[in-house]
Amino acid sequence: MKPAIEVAGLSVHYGEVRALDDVSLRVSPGRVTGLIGMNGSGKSTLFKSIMGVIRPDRGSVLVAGATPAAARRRGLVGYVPQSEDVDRAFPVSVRDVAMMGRYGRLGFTRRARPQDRAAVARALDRVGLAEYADRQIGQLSGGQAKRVFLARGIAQDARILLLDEPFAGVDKRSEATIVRLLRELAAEGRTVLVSTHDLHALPRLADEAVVLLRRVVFHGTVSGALRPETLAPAFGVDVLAPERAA
Ligand SMILES: Nc1ncnc2c1ncn2[C@@H]1O[C@H](COP(=O)(O)OP(=O)(O)OP(=O)(O)O)[C@@H](O)[C@H]1O
Repeated sequence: MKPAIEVAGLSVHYGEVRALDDVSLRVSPGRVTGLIGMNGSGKSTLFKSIMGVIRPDRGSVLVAGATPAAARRRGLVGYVPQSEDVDRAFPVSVRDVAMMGRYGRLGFTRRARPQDRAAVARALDRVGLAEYADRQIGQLSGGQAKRVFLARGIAQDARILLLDEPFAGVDKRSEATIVRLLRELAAEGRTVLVSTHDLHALPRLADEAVVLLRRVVFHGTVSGALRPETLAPAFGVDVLAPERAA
């Protein structure tokens, strides 16, 4: 099957810090792929490269066969950020945030049509937040806020969903809701790439796993990713110091 995301020889530096070094990766549709790696291993940088918001030093990224910027313009990729990346003081309702997923389909007036309202209502229902639609997002818990951003991706009807740490600060019930939903979205044929520190959730969540440490150190089965000989070098203390670019 043609990969939904194709990364080839990707290297990204921030000044002196080498965040990604010669990363090559093919992510398949219809599956949940878990992306694991310690803090600073380059997971967010990989997402930003797939979203086309940072420019690589070397290498290429294709998203549904298009450049990341073109795929984003066409609404093919939905991004669910870490909630720390989101200004929750911004005065918008839960419904407004989910409606942002429809912006690519609205004209410049951004006037929602009945089908947009219906898509937003369905998305909020799927994440279990229908009754919170009129709440300001600042009044939600961290776990609920995550689910609102997931609803935005679902309302967008994106073929490819990238989720950055969806379980951080989330209780077991929200985690179970998110896992079930991601599995449903993959079963619908979507591509779901999820970064997580939660290694315990991985077997329930993912069909396959990628272990990142500036480069791909493993890509295969979840059980293979969780083997001590895979995890030790990727999470070991001796690799905590940020590597300096050559
Ligand atoms: N804007 C930036 N400027 C300078 N260095 C950066 C910037 N963003 C990330 N880095 C560095 O690049 C490396 C990779 O960071 P990245 O955020 O991609 O890692 P991560 O795997 O997502 O980490 P975490 O698990 O903590 O979210 C780290 O060493 C980080 O300090």
